[in-house]
Amino acid sequence: MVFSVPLRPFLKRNLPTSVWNRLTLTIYGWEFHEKRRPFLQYAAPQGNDKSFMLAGCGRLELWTCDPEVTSEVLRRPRDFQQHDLTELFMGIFGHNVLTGNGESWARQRKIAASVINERISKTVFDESVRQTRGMISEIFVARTQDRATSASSNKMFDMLKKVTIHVLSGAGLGASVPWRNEDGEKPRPGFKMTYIQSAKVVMEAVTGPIILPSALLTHWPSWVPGGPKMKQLGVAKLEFPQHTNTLLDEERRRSNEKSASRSNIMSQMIRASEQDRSTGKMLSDEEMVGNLFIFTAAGFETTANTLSFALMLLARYPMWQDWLLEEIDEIQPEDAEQDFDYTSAYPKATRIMAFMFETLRLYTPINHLVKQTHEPQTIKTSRGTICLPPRTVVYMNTVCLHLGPEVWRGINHGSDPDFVKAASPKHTPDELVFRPSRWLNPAGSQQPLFQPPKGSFVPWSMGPRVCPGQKMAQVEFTAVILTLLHEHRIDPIPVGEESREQMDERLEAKLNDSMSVLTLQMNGVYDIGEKGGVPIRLSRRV
Ligand code: HEM
Repeated sequence: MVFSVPLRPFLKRNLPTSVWNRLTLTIYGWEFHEKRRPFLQYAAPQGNDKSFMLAGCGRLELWTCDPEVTSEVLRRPRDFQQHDLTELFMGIFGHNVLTGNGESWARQRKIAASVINERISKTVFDESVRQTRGMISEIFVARTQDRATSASSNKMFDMLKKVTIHVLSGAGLGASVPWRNEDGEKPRPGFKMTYIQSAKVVMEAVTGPIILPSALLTHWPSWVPGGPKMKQLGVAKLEFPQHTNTLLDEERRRSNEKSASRSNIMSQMIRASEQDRSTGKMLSDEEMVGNLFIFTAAGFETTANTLSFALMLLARYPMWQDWLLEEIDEIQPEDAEQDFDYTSAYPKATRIMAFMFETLRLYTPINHLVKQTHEPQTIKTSRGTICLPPRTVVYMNTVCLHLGPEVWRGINHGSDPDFVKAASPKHTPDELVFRPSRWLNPAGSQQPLFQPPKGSFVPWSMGPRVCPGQKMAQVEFTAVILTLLHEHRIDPIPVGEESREQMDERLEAKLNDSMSVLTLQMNGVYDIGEKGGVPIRLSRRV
């Protein structure tokens, strides 16, 4: 599973197409590359272009992009449980709501779901504005030559990751970090890394070497390629839970002292868990650390990569940026010197929400939702009944669910801005086109935003196990985009004599050159050196 992913380009180049077309289905993350091709090629001739079974050397797999099957499976978490691998990778620091099933999950979910409330949303919004302002000032300070009007950086994608981890730290653990201070901040006595440093290293390794024992990682030979990184991971794996425990002790002390009530995920979790003490359903210490880890792990790459795709899309589609700017100029805070305010700005940001949904539709971070059966199960749909034996793995392909022409083609054209007709590629089916206005219902509708049929838009999953961080991600996305575009435009920088058309082709290729690791991410935009990557210009709007 791990080694086949980097081998993908080599295998694709060297295998006969007919062999590759089938083999690719066994390589992790095929969904984004193949889109609907396997369903049309293998499933449609058998009378159902939405589901097929894959029988290999391992367990039987049902692959589906049928909204009816998806909503039925996700409605029944007791029949379709978390995959064993979820526990292996995500339970590394303790049992938690993502890895749990049955009663254990229900008990943890009750607490986890209650912690992301309106008070947290306000904290998330304010923290996101603060961190994005820090990011903008770093870009402008770094480039002095034309600092009054514009500045550019090829590190904006890394900076968005930094925004996300800082927001998770501030709003999640109450450990607010100033934007610039991180590099100068010293680890606490007895630690080699700060909380943020250890969190970042752990989160970036969460799908791979994190499962190796810390002792092995810290003694990894330095001369082996990647050795220093493995050693660093070993330290981070040891220190991350220790940091979390220290922060937890501090938060508990503060809540015992009954000082000013704080609104972060950790404080709310302690409070919610304490309320369940009398019923014996409170979280154990191990579960508390496990859940704090999972809130960071589940919220980090998903949100950061969504913001990165959004940034690239803003650079690629200047006219959609203008469309967003029209709304942002209307949301302006009353006093131009003031920051945006959550209560008044967030509900008005309908176009930003449409932009986020369209980004998630085409570049959904989690390319499949996976569940497994323990008992025989049947799924009844209007297409017929699917019978599954025990130990079948069900993969719900979110990439294809988000491209179903019967749901997505041609909706809400009435809300399109004028440029859409002129700019739309003639031969591309509408469901493949980036068109945020498809989400805007006609003026006067009961719901301003399009409500897709059940099971057809599931970036956050759905049903009882729907992502509890959905609102938090929406609030953060809105705050970051509002702050970025309030006073600035975003533009790509041409390479050499590149025309706008050539530049668009380059950006389009970058968007398509994405790979599903834990979540979908663009290759070659993070951790690049001083040159390379995709430099982006921020220009002050006049
Ligand atoms: C754009 C951002 C996000 C996306 C696309 C996303 C997506 C998802 C998806 C698809 C699941 C279901 C996984 C499964 O069933 O295996 C999930 C679960 C979860 N997410 Fe998110 N997520 C996002 C942000 C967040 C944030 C910000 C947090 C918290 C700070 C968070 C916390 C969780 C937790 C705790 C679960 C487990 C819920 C359970 O199993 O009951 N997520 N997320």
